[in-house]
Amino acid sequence: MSTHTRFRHSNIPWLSHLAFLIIPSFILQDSLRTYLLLYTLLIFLFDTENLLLILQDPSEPPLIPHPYLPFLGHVIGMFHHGSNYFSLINETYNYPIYALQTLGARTIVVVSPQLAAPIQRASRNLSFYGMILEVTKRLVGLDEESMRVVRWNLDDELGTGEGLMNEAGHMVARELAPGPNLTAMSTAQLEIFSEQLNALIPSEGCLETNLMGLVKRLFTEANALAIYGPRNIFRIYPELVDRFWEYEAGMIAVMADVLPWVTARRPWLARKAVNDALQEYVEKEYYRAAAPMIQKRVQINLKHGLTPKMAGRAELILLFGITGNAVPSTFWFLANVLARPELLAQIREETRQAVRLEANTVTGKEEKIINVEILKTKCPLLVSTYRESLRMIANLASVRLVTNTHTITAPGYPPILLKKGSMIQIASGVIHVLESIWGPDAKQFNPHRFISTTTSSEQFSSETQVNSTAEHTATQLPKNVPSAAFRAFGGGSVICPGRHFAQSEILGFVTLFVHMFDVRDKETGEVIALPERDNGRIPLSVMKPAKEPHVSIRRRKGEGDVVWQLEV
Ligand code: HEM
Repeated sequence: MSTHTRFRHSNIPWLSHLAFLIIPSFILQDSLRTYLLLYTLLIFLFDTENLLLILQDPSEPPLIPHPYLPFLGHVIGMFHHGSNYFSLINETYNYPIYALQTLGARTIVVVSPQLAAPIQRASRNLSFYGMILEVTKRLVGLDEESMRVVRWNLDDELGTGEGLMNEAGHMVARELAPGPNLTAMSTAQLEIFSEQLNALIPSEGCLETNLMGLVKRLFTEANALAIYGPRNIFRIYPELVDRFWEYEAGMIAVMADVLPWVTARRPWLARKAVNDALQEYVEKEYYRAAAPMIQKRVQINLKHGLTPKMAGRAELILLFGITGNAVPSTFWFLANVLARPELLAQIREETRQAVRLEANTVTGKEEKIINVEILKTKCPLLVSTYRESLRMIANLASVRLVTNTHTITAPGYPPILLKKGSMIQIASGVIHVLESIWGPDAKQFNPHRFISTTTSSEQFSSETQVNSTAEHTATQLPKNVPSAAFRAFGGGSVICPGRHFAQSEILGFVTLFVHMFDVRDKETGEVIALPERDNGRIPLSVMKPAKEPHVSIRRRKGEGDVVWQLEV
């Protein structure tokens, strides 16, 4: 369609604008004329986004003008509706890719997995770090000097692989890839979970608690001990566990950076307390007793010129990476199982094959040992429920910055032009419930969705080594679902390097929990109700519950004296 035709067919009321422009010239009274001209200008301003739509290159993603508030309308919409905003837009327009105009920039929203695939692929023109660096800086409070170090050769534009981000990123990916260091971290983590849960409730006792709060505490303490070592900040200052999560709950307000010490005082003080302890952790070299990944990370940061204070703060990012998504993911996985008695019974039954009975040679007591490798390879319902839980709650918008104008191509689509300076968001929350991809029950929780007799290996091939001889196997993706459609761990050039660790710890924890305990709603004594998702909040990447269930937890009958262990 030519620009002229688009002008004529646009939603802009050209005739009335023209009339309003001409009428003032017939009016003699100066003040009324000025008033009418201003009025016309103002009215016209409301059509600027429609005008931008007309002036677009036809191969650009179509701009969706805000119906009544240009430049600000979509920003307000995102804040007001949180992660639900893209779903609301999608319900009206159902475009595979579109653009929203915001104050200083244009946001391109991708809701087609076929288009997400070429966008998330590594490219010199599409930068991940260019987009998140400012967020990272505000998240942990890095100073300008450190940011200069961080920005140097950020996207390996020199092609030398040098620079802090390249070196640290590759090292973390290597340490978290399957191998002896990952096994050591997972072994430590699972041993700590066993100790924590064995000590949680005496055989005849009952623990009344907030389920999310419990998962937060157990994971934060266990992750910190397994990865950051015996001198981690939460061991030395146990009160920091609550402060860490207090910051997490209020970090958006701190990152808005409008006098945060006044407007977001509690989370701002909480971050200060955590950062001070992390600074001490680096200054006193407590990291030397941590897992090799942390030792190397701190040393790389110091080597590139970060001060101990800033190297401490940099660890706050990784703490979020390690616990920020794993905690809510574990909570939802647990809640999905506990709220469905039939599924709970099936999972207990299926995972019994991973439990081995042994008498402890020292105490003579009976021990039950759960092998996590067996959970991963021989318990398809467990693995499928885990992945389905992630599908339902992972809402990350994978971001990229267009650093040079770039054209993408994908089967079934004409070439799409992405203009320099645009920000891209791949809307996982929308993609995860597309009926065209996942089938008519896309919005429902189906714990069997990831069970198949065949396997697809595209995206997470090394995450689970499925047993191909079993009748049913857990599959990475249901049949005909493209790999870029399951986005819980991101994808392409930025895929979560911690996904192997996360799978072991979460499958192990949930299996141990359901074998050891019976969980009831604290008020009613009945099966817990599955909470609603809090769609109004913008999450790190995983949705939070609108209300955190309060539960009473008891040892299962006949299991009171048994000591449980988890092994890799
Ligand atoms: C179920 C739990 C988890 C989920 C859903 C998850 C999800 C993600 C996602 C979506 C990203 C990509 C971010 C983006 O594209 O913006 C990411 C990055 C990352 N994750 Fe995870 N993650 C989980 C657990 C973990 C764990 C346990 C660790 C560490 C042990 C970890 C370490 C990291 C790191 C270091 C990055 C940054 C990668 C980079 O900058 O290239 N994650 N995670």
